[in-house]
Amino acid sequence: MAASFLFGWIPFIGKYFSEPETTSPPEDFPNVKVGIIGGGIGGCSSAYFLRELCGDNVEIHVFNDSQVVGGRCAVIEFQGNIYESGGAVIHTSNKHMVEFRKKFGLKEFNSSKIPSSPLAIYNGQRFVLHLGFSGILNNLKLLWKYGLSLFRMSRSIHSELKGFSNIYKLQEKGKSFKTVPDMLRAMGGEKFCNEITVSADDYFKNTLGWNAELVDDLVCAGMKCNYGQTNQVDAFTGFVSLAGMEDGYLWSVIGGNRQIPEKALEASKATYHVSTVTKVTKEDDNMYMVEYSDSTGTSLIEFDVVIIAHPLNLSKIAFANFSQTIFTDGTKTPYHRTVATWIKGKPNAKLFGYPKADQYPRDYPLTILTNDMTDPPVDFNSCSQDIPATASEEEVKKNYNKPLRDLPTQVFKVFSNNFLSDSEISQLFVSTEGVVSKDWLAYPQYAPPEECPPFVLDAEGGLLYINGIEKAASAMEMSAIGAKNVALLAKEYILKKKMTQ
Ligand SMILES: CC(C)=CCC/C(C)=C/CC/C(C)=C/CSC[C@H](N)C(=O)O
Repeated sequence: MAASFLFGWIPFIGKYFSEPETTSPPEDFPNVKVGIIGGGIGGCSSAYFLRELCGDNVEIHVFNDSQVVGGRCAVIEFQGNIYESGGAVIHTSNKHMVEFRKKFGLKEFNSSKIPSSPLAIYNGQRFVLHLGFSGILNNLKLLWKYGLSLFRMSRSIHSELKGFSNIYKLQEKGKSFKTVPDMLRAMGGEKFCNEITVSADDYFKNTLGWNAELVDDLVCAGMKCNYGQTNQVDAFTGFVSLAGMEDGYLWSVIGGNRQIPEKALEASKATYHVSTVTKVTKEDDNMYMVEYSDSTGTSLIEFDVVIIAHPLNLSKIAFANFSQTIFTDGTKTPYHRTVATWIKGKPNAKLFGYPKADQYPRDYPLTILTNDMTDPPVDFNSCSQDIPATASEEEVKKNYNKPLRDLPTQVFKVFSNNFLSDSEISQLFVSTEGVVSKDWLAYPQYAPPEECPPFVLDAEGGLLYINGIEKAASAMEMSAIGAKNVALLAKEYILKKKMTQ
């Protein structure tokens, strides 16, 4: 009896742990319930991966405080069009996002098919870099200004992306990680781990020896546009922000990136609750009781595993009866406020040193980025022509990729760290036909050395957390990687738990 109890598990263990991971789930997977708190890209993709890894015996519930799925993958309606209002771009190296798009039959907007259009970096007084329509001239200008450091930067980003791609092989083999540093170490060794402990400014200039001007202008401008912050973010986030410059191109989903979380949720066949989770209680039998409230009142559901897919320091979930304090993040890692403002109007060229406010030379920048400005007349991170999320490459080439002076009044997206006042808007634009804003707590406020909350929050292992990964770097793909990791952890935990029952 004892022998069969002890050794009877061997085929079972072998079946689940020694074979390489496949996408087809085991038919005899235990009947369990998993609750996912959060309906953004992390929550929806974890529901998708759970279904893929564990099969139909798992009952999945997703709790989201909005009817609208997608969280920070969102669009805004403005002047009869929709525009990406949250996570706007994805890199071709982002395997999960690329596979989602393909599996769900969504169309890609390939930004590399669009010829370059004028771009400038403004330092609060003048343009420190101004590129035009000609790709060849732009490259010569960049080379003249920043020298061979451009190649050094390109090599570093390439090697970083190569290391990063290791995560996909590991996840395919079923490898999971309990902490973010363990995951980073498996991707790129101690080097990746160290990158979350130092600022991008220090790392790029002093460790990698990049030209200081390149880091202060180009790298900083990209960072302000992508993360609303300067080069004081951690070096790993610095690399993620620069990924678009190497090995492929940036893309988005025609019709809006939010279709990815929507379709992932649909494919997961999860039950969707428009509700707010207020409490997670640990029960004596290692189950988790989730208390949530919606328009009908307060309800309870008991789960085998709970996945938190929402930044803990932005939620008010109470954790009761756990044997240890749950990492709730408190105010230690605040999220960075980013305000996106769409303005249909005519930019004020005078603000940028041109003689006439509404007369634009042929190479007037359709994208104005800023670096670490001192005493700027208007405090903004970027101001760029925005294109409806529904547009195809052909439409963009035909209707948008032209000198500003030859275009009808355009829609611009301005990123800033606070709401723009009327006076700031009228400094940036000589005339406006409409304004709308979206206020986000968009990504962590980075202040390395970063301490990333763990993927496993409790001692038993059934309370899992995705968003800790954002402290290393925040991007849609980072959430999808975190989501696959917690789905793998959940699968292991469920199988281990059922084995010991
Ligand atoms: C380590 C490196 C070089 C890259 C990792 C791959 C990766 C996660 C690339 C993402 C690149 C990207 C689309 C950056 C845009 S910034 C993120 C943005 N703020 C967002 O909201 O998604």
